[in-house]
Amino acid sequence: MEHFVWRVLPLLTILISLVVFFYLQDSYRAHLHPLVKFPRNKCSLLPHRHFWITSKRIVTPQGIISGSVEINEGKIISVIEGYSKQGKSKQEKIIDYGDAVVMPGLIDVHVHLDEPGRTAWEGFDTGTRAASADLLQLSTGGVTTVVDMPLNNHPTTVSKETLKLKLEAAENKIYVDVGFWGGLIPENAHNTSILEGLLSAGVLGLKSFMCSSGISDFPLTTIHHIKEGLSVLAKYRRPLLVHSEIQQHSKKHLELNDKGGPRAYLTYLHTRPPSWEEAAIKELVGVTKDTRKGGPLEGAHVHIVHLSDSSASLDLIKEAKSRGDSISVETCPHYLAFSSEEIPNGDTRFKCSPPIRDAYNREKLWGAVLEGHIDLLSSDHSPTVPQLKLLEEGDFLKAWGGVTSLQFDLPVTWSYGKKHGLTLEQLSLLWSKKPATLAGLESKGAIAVGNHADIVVWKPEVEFDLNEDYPVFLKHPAGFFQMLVSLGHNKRWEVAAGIGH
Ligand SMILES: NC(=O)N[C@H]1NC(=O)NC1=O
Ligand SMILES: [Zn+2]
Ligand SMILES: [Zn+2]
Repeated sequence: MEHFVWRVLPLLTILISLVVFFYLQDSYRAHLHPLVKFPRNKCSLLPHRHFWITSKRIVTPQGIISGSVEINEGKIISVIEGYSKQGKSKQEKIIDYGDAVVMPGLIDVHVHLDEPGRTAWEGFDTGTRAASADLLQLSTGGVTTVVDMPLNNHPTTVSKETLKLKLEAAENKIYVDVGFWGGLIPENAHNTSILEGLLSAGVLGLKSFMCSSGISDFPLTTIHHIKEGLSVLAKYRRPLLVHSEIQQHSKKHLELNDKGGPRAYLTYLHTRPPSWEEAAIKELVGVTKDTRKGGPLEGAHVHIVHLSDSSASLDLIKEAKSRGDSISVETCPHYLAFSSEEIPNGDTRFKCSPPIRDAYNREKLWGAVLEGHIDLLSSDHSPTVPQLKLLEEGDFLKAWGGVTSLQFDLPVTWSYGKKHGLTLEQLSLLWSKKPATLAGLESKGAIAVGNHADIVVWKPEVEFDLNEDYPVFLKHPAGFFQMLVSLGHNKRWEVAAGIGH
């Protein structure tokens, strides 16, 4: 196999999720948010208690500055302009990163860690190591907080009792901070006390599906269940994240388009047309009008997860926003990196829902990201065991839908984003500030005084070899980067970037 050089994925992996465990866990407990902290004493990266970071490119809410950040016990205690200029006391350690970018750590609000119950698919240990990827000093990672989805673990996280199982499963196994979403399902939607129990126990918000989730103890919710859920969420001022697809009568589509058989990517694509997303979002925006100021659902918020359709579905969201509804939307690196035209038949690694659509759709999605119509990015990291991906059989209709991507959030977004004109400030809004706001993590997502010192340091201009041998922390090998390598994206990009080799 030809040796490709990955020209566009740079990350000087100096991950500094420096939060001191004992200091913050208690304060979180006090707020009843079960955000589980990574115990820093396990990490040898930056063992100092009180120190300074200095760099010529620090991404702050006020823009990129040349300056210094003072950190004490895992908190940012001052940010000053002026490279290599520190405060009065010179006792503390100063770490000079030169012109490397110092940015808030990424917050991935859409990760399926699958534990307890499906640890063979993913787990707290492997999943959070992939997020940080710092232990091997890899040029990937950069995620300092993940928020775990209420499925595909078993049992699903739909009550305070099942949340407790999650917290127990996470104990001593995590390498980044972890928060939890709870599940909204018909059973608890009709039982306010279960839902209130779950929210009081500290989930950061709820998640529901408007189509089959593929997980038997996570049934779909109709718009009626969603309204019930939102009325409880309004009280807690937390969001509902919705997998926004409603099954349309797709049999006809299948008959018309299944000529390629189940191994053809187009067959799968046609089973889940954009009309599924549009139908769900149409129902949701019918309800979000009540989330406006003074409305009966004020305080509740609807967040559309993993948008793929950048046409009618996105337009509905834009209209709702312009009316003042409390609504937001995310998309994922796989929708921004790939297009249906290039997915090989039988390569079920690319199967996810909603599906990856054509290149025209992808470019429109990028436009929406750059213009700020897409609020944030997330991975929807959802692995399974290779057997269920049916890699041999290549049956797109039967294979598990889900992409394994968490480790590549930053390098993939930056590599493709750079080509589209994405700035570092935008990158940091999409991956840190906006996700923190969605999850209600007020002390995260920005390099600002008082915030947690969750920081990633990297060099956007440095390139590294991405080839079959690149080490990954993924539990399963069928991951995002092998997908990139197999499509030869990196090679094409060398040309696009004007770099020969
Ligand atoms: N259950 C689950 O993780 N489903 C995810 N996989 C995917 O491709 N889309 C999803 O919603
Ligand atoms: Zn989903
Ligand atoms: Zn998901």
